[in-house]
Amino acid sequence: MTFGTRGFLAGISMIAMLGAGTIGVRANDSLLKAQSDSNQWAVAGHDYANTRFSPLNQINAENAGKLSLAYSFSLASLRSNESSPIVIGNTLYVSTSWGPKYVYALDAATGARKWTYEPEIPDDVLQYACCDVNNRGVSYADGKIFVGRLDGKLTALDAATGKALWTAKVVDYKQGSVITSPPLVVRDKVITGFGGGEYGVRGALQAFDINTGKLAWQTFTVPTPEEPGGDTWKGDSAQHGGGAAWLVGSYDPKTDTVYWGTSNPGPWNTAVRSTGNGDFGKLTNLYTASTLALDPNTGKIKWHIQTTPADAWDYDGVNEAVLADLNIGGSNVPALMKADRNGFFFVANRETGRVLSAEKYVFSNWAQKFDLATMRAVEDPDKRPGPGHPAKDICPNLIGGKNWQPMSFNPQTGLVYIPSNNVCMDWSVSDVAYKRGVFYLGAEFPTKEGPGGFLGELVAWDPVNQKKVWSIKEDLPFNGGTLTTGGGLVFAGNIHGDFRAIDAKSGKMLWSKNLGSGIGAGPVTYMVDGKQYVAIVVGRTAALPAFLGEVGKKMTAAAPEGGSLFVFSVQ
Ligand SMILES: O=C(O)c1cc(C(=O)O)c2c(n1)C(=O)C(=O)c1cc(C(=O)O)[nH]c1-2
Repeated sequence: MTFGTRGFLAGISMIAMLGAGTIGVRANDSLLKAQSDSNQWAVAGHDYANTRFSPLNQINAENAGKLSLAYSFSLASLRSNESSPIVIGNTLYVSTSWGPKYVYALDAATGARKWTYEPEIPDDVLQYACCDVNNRGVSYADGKIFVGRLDGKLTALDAATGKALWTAKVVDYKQGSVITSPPLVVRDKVITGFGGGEYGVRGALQAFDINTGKLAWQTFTVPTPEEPGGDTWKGDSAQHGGGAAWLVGSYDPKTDTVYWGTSNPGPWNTAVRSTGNGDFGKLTNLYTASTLALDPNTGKIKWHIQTTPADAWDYDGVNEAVLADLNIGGSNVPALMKADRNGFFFVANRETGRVLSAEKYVFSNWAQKFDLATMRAVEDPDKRPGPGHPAKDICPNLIGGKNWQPMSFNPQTGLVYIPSNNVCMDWSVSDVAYKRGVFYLGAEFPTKEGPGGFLGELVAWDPVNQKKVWSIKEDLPFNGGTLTTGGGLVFAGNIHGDFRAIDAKSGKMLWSKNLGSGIGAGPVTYMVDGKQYVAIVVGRTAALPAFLGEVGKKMTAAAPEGGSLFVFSVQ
């Protein structure tokens, strides 16, 4: 059995290391150093590239059946617990869904508490969080921990003591903008987005000085009428146009580029912001439902890919961009991979913004295919709802082929592990007027079960050949994010609370344990004093089932709410 990972030099680690000086652009030295130590889990997505791949291999396909509990820790916070812990040295930092205890620092080997961060978060944040109160984790750099808060603030804490060092106001949460995802630290800047795609906010990304919390730049994801892209909106609809950057960003130190996705346009009724009849011409509502590449120094947008133009289905483009160098047709391609909510798996050249391939990774019928020449989906006009023409049996439904639950990429198997959904819907639009801080939708969207007798599927996807290699079907949607390791494993939970170790090559289930509440979060792994641990936060989605009718009722019946961290090892 091998314990070390020193020889590991797969493409992903190299992405983190490339920034260490050789190419000329420094990222954040402390964070790069933390990422290059494979015993740690330094970023919510493991690394700047969001791979969720750890080369650790002490726990592997031979001994996974012997996994047992090392410790558990109550987060003392119910509702949707979605946090990916990070581990720096021997300290594990984990956030909760909404407090009152918001962030804990624990001894990563024993679970003993080091400090707790308890800010005053007003109770009314619940009414401004479209999809429940939650937090997907914290970020680290320069001896500080950064947390984006439900009340629209960003706080820096002393990583050693938990003492608050500065707090910056990012956004007024009362417009319907909570912060639910960790920020991205690049050099001296802490970059964050905020939510509100369902409340008609105008989305933005903002960078704050790492030492003072002072605003360094702000980039709106939806232009004014005078700016480039401003003519892609009907009238002055862009001012409530959504495009919220509510999920996580990625970063490539080699080209010094940040990648971030944007949410659906507001409102859901396309007639307000486009032509509403399918022949939307130029009215595509830039830069919503898109992937943006930005300069971290200035926030300037370098390029964009709009995967769902004039979105009519709530197909946010926020899902995480996973960066890896792929061998495509004999060439080493700097790729960006995204399992889009709209059901297409996109592989793009992350330096040029050109889509190289896009195939359906779930059953999807709103578009026949994605045309690489026009960089646009070829839609089925019957599936585009608008005034006077409701649409039926559209797949995927609004939670998407994949939602926020993170996928992972294993450079050893070459596969991506996607927690996918198989749910469809009907859709009809209705009149809607903007009112600050309330839902700005204008649509009905009854849920239907997807074909095939299953509603969720863990899909192992070959991104080069764009095809499914193996899968595990689930009776319900909205299952947990994935972790993959150098031990040849995939770890993932489901909404029943079953936490599994799976053979990364074959899909064979090697170990399963029910943890008492549904799992949405992505697991993480780390090593302390020569022992590898796997950590998972449990606590099923609390409010999302309300969007999903009978399917939602089954989801709430599957497991009670919860809020705990479980940590496993092989004894
Ligand atoms: O447009 C937005 O601002 C926004 C924010 C969030 C969020 O911050 O959690 C979600 C969504 N949209 C969304 O569309 C969605 O399906 C969703 C699911 C969840 C969750 O925590 O389970 N959040 C969100």
